[in-house]
Amino acid sequence: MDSIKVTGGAELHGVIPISGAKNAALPLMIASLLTDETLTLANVPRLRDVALLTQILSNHGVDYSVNGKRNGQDALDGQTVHLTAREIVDTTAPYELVSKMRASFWVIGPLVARMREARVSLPGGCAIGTRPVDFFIDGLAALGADIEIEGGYVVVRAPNGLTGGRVEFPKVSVGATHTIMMAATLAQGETEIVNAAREPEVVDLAHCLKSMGARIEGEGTSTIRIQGVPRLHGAHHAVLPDRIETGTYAMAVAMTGGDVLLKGARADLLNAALETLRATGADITETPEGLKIYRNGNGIQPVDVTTEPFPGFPTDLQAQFMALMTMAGGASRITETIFENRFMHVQELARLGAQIHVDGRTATVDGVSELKGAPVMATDLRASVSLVIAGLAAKGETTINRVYHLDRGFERLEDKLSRCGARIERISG
Ligand SMILES: CC(=O)N[C@H]1[C@@H](OP(=O)(O)OP(=O)(O)OC[C@H]2O[C@@H](n3ccc(=O)[nH]c3=O)[C@H](O)[C@@H]2O)O[C@H](CO)[C@@H](O)[C@@H]1O
Ligand SMILES: C=C(OP(=O)(O)O)C(=O)O
Repeated sequence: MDSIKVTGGAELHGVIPISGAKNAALPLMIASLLTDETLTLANVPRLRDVALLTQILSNHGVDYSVNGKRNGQDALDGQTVHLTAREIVDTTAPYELVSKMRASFWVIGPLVARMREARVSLPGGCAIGTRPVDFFIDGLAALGADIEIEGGYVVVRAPNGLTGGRVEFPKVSVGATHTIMMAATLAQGETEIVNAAREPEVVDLAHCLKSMGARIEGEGTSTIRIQGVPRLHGAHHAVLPDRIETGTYAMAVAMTGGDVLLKGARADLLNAALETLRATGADITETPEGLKIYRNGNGIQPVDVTTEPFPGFPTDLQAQFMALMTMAGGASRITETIFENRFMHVQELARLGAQIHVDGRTATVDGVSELKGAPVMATDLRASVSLVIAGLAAKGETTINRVYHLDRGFERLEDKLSRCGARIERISG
């Protein structure tokens, strides 16, 4: 199992290219199941989750090919992939594959919409809470599907096709919004999704579906309306930049000090996080090439944060922000409202000398003047990278074990950081 060794203390200076968003690429790839024509996606990141989803889609009969590397392309440039689901050969998504990644459950929407049946294993994914699938089940039932749970599988049938309906989510869910929106594109009649997720990745998916011929209105607001169409066609779509990767590297620079251009990053995708970072003392400027992050020698100011659905502060940046706050000049309170078990990084940050006290869904972080390197364990994707951020500022050596979590969602992290002066290396084994 690979680990990552970080020797702390170096400032970050240079350019970090921002990859396509994992959380947009995954539903976009799944959308290929909705048509028998080719969906071409540009700016797809090279990630373990993308590779795993490719395997799952192949199992359903999707042909997958990647453009070769062209002259002048950098190893960090996104890849262009072509997905063709000419014929769906299998409507089962098996436990062995779906249990490794939550987003793979979302195939249930397109499969039932196009094939009128699907059998999908209950999902896995990052262990950050119970993560039930009741909104998906209720949503598909509102579109006329019959649903049963059999042997750990959700079995959904709509022998006469799905019909449009009203779906109101009790709580904002990104995955359920993606799934019902995709399913509704091929349903008969109109679907209204109320309390829909407003995340940029939902908007990106809606844009792609529209270029495939879907009729969707209201994406980016809490009410999305979809008029079903009999069929969708192929399209070309570029995945939007990863706002979580952007925020992560911005926090790394705020932690170490330095001056970095996050190339291709878009401020409008993470305004709340950028405002919070500014309040900690980081300078952030928008340029035509991306976002510039700068922190001078002044200390890190403590700032309180509460995670919220978009446009609020994202839960996927909570762990990274906590790492930054461990070295703030005072106490900050971080409240997690999306997932009930997303503080597993706390005990690992404590190994580096962080002072954090958790009470229910709020962590109080008392900033310290120095962290000290230690061996630590990555417990989930964003927790892993919070340990890298802390390690970059800690005195001495930090070894992060179980980095396969990190490889799910960060493309060539050690290359991107070492190009900017970080002393970081992967140890294979
Ligand atoms: C691949 C991907 O895009 N993952 C993101 C997606 O996950 P994901 O789509 O799984 O997260 P959701 O937005 O669905 O989860 C939000 C909340 O709703 C609850 N819930 C969800 C569905 C359901 O049927 N019942 C239910 O109770 C969840 O347990 C959680 O408490 O959005 C999360 C919230 O921004 C992010 O942290 C994840 O990185
Ligand atoms: C929690 C995440 O991913 P997933 O929903 O796939 O577990 C994440 O991207 O931070």
